[in-house]
Amino acid sequence: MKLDEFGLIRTLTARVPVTGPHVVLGPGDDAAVLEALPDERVLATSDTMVQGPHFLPETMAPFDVGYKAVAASISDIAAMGGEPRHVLIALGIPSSIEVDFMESIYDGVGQICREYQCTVVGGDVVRTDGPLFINTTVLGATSRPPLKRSGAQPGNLVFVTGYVGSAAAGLDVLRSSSITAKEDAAFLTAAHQRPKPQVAAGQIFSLEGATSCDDISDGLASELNEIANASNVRMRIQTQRIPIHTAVRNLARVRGTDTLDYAFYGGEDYQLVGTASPFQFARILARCESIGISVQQIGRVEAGDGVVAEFPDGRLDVISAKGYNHFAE
Ligand SMILES: Nc1ncnc2c1ncn2[C@@H]1O[C@H](COP(=O)(O)OP(=O)(O)O)[C@@H](O)[C@H]1O
Ligand SMILES: Cc1ncc(C[n+]2csc(CCOP(=O)(O)OP(=O)(O)O)c2C)c(N)n1
Ligand SMILES: [Mg+2]
Repeated sequence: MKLDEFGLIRTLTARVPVTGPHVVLGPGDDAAVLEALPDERVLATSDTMVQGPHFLPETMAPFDVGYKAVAASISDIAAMGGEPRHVLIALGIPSSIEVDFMESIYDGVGQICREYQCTVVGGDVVRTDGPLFINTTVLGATSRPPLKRSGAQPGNLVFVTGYVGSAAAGLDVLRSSSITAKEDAAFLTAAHQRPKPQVAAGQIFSLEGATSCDDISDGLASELNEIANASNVRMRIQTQRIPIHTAVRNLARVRGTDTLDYAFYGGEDYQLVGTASPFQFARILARCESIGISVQQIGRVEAGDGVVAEFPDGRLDVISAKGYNHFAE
């Protein structure tokens, strides 16, 4: 690394939006100064991506690392039904890394910030003797009641946005030499490298009174169990309703793996899973469809606990919270 800490900060912040709505003072002082609006509540979330567990040179270009790190935190704001606004980024950089590598990471940060109208208002840079890491804090706001994991009620419907399982299938494609059609590989690797947080969907869910919501970072099984536990209910999922892209089905066939494993246990889809009464769900569906967001009912909420999958042949199976877990054996 040829630049010193301050030179690097100048170079990086020049590549991303640093001024925008609600920013009184951006990077450069001891703290950013942000406007707080009287009828709003602030949402705050933080995530870290480390080279090794989260990305490898063969799975993610530096641009993707920056893009996905911010996407993961924007997704948490989406899951609360809020509007993401401000981003703080802490970097741990090994001394072997070159400046242009960090610039590419920041080009990815800049791209997603522009796509979601977010501003980078601060951060931190340290040298590390361990692997590269990037920590992202995203601040958002909402004037509506936030969507929690704890409001699901028996009689509610369970639904997800988009497709699930694509990002994990993309990781398989990137890490192995499976034979995949070019279009399938392109779709799956994009799902892994450039997830699109469902901010508009989350806002519609909260506007239309969804009773719970979570974003899918650790896999559908893990997130459904989180909602079931927090709400003291059982989720009954009809497996044939789960939206799984043909590219995932094709890959599972070639690899002899189970398509449903990608959806339940894969993670990193950054789609939303939520619950609502049938009446509210009809309104959510209509609003989402009118702006081109796909939402699919995958099951219903019952009295009880845990998550149960119902297969097309009528077989039932308990779906445990097994998903991506950093400290699992
Ligand atoms: N080191 C920590 N200190 C305080 N709270 C934490 C810490 N790590 C995680 N949490 C909180 O625990 C909850 C669950 O974390 P996590 O599983 O990472 O959520 P998510 O999948 O939404 O990122 C979150 O509310 C998060 O803010
Ligand atoms: C090289 C590599 N191995 C494994 C994975 C899979 N993976 C890493 S983290 C993760 C889950 C999400 O990350 P986490 O830090 O648990 O995010 P959070 O739930 O806190 O949002 C998954 C599925 C990956 N993306 N890259
Ligand atoms: Mg987290």
